[in-house]
Amino acid sequence: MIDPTDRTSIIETSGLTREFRVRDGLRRRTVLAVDDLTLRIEPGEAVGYIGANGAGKSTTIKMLTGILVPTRGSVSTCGLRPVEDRRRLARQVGVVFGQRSQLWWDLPVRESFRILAAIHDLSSEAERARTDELVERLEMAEFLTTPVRQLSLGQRMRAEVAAALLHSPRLVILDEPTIGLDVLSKQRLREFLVAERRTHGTTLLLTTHDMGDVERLCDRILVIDRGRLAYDGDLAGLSRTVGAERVLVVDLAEATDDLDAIAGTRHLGSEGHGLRQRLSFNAEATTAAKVLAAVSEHAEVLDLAVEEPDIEDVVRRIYAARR
Ligand SMILES: Nc1ncnc2c1ncn2[C@@H]1O[C@H](COP(=O)(O)OP(=O)(O)OP(=O)(O)O)[C@@H](O)[C@H]1O
Repeated sequence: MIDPTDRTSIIETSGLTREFRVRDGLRRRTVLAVDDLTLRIEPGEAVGYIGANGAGKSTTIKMLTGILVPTRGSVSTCGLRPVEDRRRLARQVGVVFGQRSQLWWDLPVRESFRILAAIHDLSSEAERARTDELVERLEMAEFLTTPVRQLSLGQRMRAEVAAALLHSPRLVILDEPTIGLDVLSKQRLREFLVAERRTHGTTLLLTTHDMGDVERLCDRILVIDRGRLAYDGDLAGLSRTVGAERVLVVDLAEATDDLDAIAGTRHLGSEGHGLRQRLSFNAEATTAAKVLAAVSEHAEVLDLAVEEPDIEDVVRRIYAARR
């Protein structure tokens, strides 16, 4: 349970480093998965932990939760040493890994909750009150008696989140919580997390590739690049860092070479032999209409869409600025 008077940092790392020895052909080499990471996360913060594939996010989370031993440096989670105090820490942390389940597949959802409540030593009153709260907030009543294996992805994710939060942890770590969910399920889950934080002062740390998660859930963003912290600040600062970039997506009438020389734009990528191309542009310097006009000089445009920057692009730009 959360003690509002406890002001210890929820997460504190200093010089946290994790190396892996990997085989590279006949030779062995060292991969620096997390490199000298120093940060603090305070109670009640909602932090997005973002970076490209292989940047070091999972390795960090594993060290924060005591699954992996650091090579060097120190880490404290909820005031505890994650490896040595792993059992005590489990009472204070809830973890949701989108790809892994902590539910029993053949049992009805409700039974999984009962088992988890027993594991966490919840009194029957606490169990009932908390289960009721989660069932209502996550709209789970209709599938409480359904075996987990029969749930849709959106239902299962809600059940996973409820399972991880049943013991009212101070810190909730979510790894890609909305991946693969439809728009409505994403929205529900985000609303729930916002409410959970507001009501219980829960600290959230989430990895995501979804800009919507960051915008709606996080008031602080950490960007990790090759194991090192590349950005620590709010979303507005992040947008300033990368500029007010938007993306024009055009569907062209015929296969076209990469449109990489359109003034004021950057070519982000092509699909289907250039039938669909993505160009980013600075909204303060030009307009979508001008970019479209320039594209039309090269090819007939059948359809178009304008996107706000996505995280991959934001991360790419931050990385580019550091190299
Ligand atoms: N058990 C391991 N053995 C060897 N190398 C590893 C191991 N775990 C991670 N790595 C390497 O460490 C680096 C960081 O990996 P990590 O999984 O932490 O990245 P990530 O940011 O979580 O990526 P993703 O978004 O793909 O999950 C990568 O180069 C990865 O190959």
